[in-house]
Amino acid sequence: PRFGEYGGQYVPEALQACLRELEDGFENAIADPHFWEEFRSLYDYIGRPSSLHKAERLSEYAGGAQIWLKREDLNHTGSHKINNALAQILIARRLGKTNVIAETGAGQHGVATATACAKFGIKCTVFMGAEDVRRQALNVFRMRILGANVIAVTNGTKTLRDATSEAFRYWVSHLADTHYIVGSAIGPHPYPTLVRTFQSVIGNETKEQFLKKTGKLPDLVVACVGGGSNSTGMFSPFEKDSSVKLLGVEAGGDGLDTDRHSATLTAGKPGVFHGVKTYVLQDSDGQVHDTHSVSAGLDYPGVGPELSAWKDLGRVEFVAATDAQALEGFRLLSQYEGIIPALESSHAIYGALQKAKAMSKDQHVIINVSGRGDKDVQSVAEVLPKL
Ligand SMILES: Cc1ncc(COP(=O)(O)O)c(/C=N/[C@H](C(=O)O)[C@@H](O)C(C)C)c1O
Repeated sequence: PRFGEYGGQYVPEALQACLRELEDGFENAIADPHFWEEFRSLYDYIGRPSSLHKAERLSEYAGGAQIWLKREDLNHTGSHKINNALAQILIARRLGKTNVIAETGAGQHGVATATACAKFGIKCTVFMGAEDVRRQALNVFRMRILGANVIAVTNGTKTLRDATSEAFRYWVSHLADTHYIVGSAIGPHPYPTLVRTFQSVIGNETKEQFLKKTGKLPDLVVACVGGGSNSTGMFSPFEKDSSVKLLGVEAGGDGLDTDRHSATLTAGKPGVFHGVKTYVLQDSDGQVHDTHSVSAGLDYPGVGPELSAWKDLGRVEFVAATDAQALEGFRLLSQYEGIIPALESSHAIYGALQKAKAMSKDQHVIINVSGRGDKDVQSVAEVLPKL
């Protein structure tokens, strides 16, 4: 359960038995061909495999490497979150759980969980910071229409970290009948491994599709980093391919020279947060920072332990894109490729473009478009004149 010095289970005794039950359930499931058959039987529902295609005009604009897009935004519910939510619902059913809870920030994970629960007829409660309820209202409507009970969390900064703390608090007193579908590669073991395993469908498909289209491996693969699920899912299948460079793009918010950002790997340091040892944005006496990002999905002071290990190993490069740079990425993909990306994914677009410009025309960059931007058009419209 350790990624180098990172990972582990820093949780109260009460939670350890439940995590052990989940670990057994997870290990049994991934060793069971019937589990994978059942997961694959959902591909038509999700819309897998998601497409991988060239971004012709964006590549011309960059004037360097060929840019390719992995379209996780085309999945049912509009992001990669559905992959993990459906896989965890199958695990919850194998464990006999009748109640599911989840945390959400951008609301994509909440919608994915509510969708999975509606599909399988399981009671669903989603914890969401009151500030995020306000700024991702479209997704709150969707969760409620899908039959989920959305609880607005009003303590702290009223964002994802408070929703996650509230979800853990609820879970500890409902362990017998409840499964907590954690939305990212964060939290105590086995969650980082479990979520990365199920999101690896992204990287496995990408590798197969790219090899089929070009007969070779890409030079660079790029993903945005919030908790780390779309990035570990895209990167993990390439981890051993040393010729493939990996770039994680975090939320630089108002700039790394301010305290209003969420660039945990770029500006944080090792600590313990939400039950796991990983990089954390914290001050000198370990107080976890409040964070900011234009994208709710990246607005989180922690990050997955596997990414922390890859950072220390130097296997993945991490950079930060500011709010303004992410909005530029949002505009460029919309106006050069006719694809409106989620603000989270827009960070990866910007980061990839900076690299592509400096690469040669016979090189290839793949960007994971983790989600679509419908949920963000309202907040972007406010700043559109400046775009
Ligand atoms: C479209 C989209 N792209 C990327 C992310 C970042 O999450 P990771 O892929 O887990 O780093 C997100 C994160 N969304 C979560 C949510 O919708 O609740 C997030 O806010 C939390 C689960 C961490 C997202 O919605």
